[in-house]
Amino acid sequence: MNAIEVENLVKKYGDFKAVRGISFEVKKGEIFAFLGPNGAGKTTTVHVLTTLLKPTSGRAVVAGHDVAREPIEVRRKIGIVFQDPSVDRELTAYENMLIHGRIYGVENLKEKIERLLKFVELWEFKDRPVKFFSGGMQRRLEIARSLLHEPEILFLDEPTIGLDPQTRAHIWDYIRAMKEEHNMTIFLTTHYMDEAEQLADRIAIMDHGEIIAEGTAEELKKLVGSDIIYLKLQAREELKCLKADFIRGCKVLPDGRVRLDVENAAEALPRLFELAKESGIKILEVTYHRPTLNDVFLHLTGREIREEGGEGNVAKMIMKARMRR
Ligand SMILES: Nc1ncnc2c1ncn2[C@@H]1O[C@H](COP(=O)(O)OP(=O)(O)OP(=O)(O)O)[C@@H](O)[C@H]1O
Repeated sequence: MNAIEVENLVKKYGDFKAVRGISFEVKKGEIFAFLGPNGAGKTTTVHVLTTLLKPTSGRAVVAGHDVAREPIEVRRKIGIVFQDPSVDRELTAYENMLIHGRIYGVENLKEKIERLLKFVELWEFKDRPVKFFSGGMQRRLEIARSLLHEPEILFLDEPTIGLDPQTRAHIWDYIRAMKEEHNMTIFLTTHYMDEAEQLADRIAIMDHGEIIAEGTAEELKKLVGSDIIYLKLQAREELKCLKADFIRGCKVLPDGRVRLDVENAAEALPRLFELAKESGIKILEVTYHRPTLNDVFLHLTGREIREEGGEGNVAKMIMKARMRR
């Protein structure tokens, strides 16, 4: 059963097509990530799916309702954590939760607030004004708030942008727990490859308003081709290519190492050690490289996600935070 179905979705700003006819499906209970550099069209897509923007053409059905024709029904069934903080900084964490819960008409509100603030480990800070919270605490509060009305689908736009590695890992734990404990469908956008890889069951790579590849991290990496194993052998005379059915390619490098192309390095390594033993070859050092999602993006576009993401995005976040003060 699908939680989200998108067909030929187009979103234009004036004459500019930010989303150029994308189609995809997200299954119920799945974590689905949109991975792509700044400006790829990820936020625009999230805004259309969460009914904040109207599609120019195409169709999007979210939690069983058409976003253009039944926006109110869609809104009832989804939760959103925006890229830009949207909590009230002058109010306490508890007050922010209370107001949101009342707007949505949440039943057993106080009980739910306590459970959720405990879930994101903010219960002890519930009476502190949000302006004294760190970026990570604010993001955790936003997550707790987005869960108050028990949404079927949660949209997270760059959930860990600008946060330190420890806080990011913490937020990843909450996201995994939401999926595992509540079978929640989670749609997240990110320009961090590790985030997509660590969290998502399936990933759509987006660039210039189009989905250029889609699949599990493993499936996407297979688009690049082989894993690579580098061997340093003991004797110079052993510097020749090894032959076996699991070795797709072999090259002796100028620095004296042997480079092997294999389908799966983890499976090939034990067989390689056996082969070396049988042939009386002594291996001094082994390193291997598995394609990363960055290699996939590079393979598909000739560019790196990092070039336009990473630091730039953090800088953008800091600028926005300063402007709000
Ligand atoms: N309101 C707007 N008016 C005109 N152009 C816009 C508007 N919002 C976004 N764009 C443009 O649409 C394109 C897609 O932007 P979008 O924010 O969806 O990308 P993104 O992948 O989410 O990147 P980011 O992470 O930086 O938000 C960009 O070229 C952006 O400049």
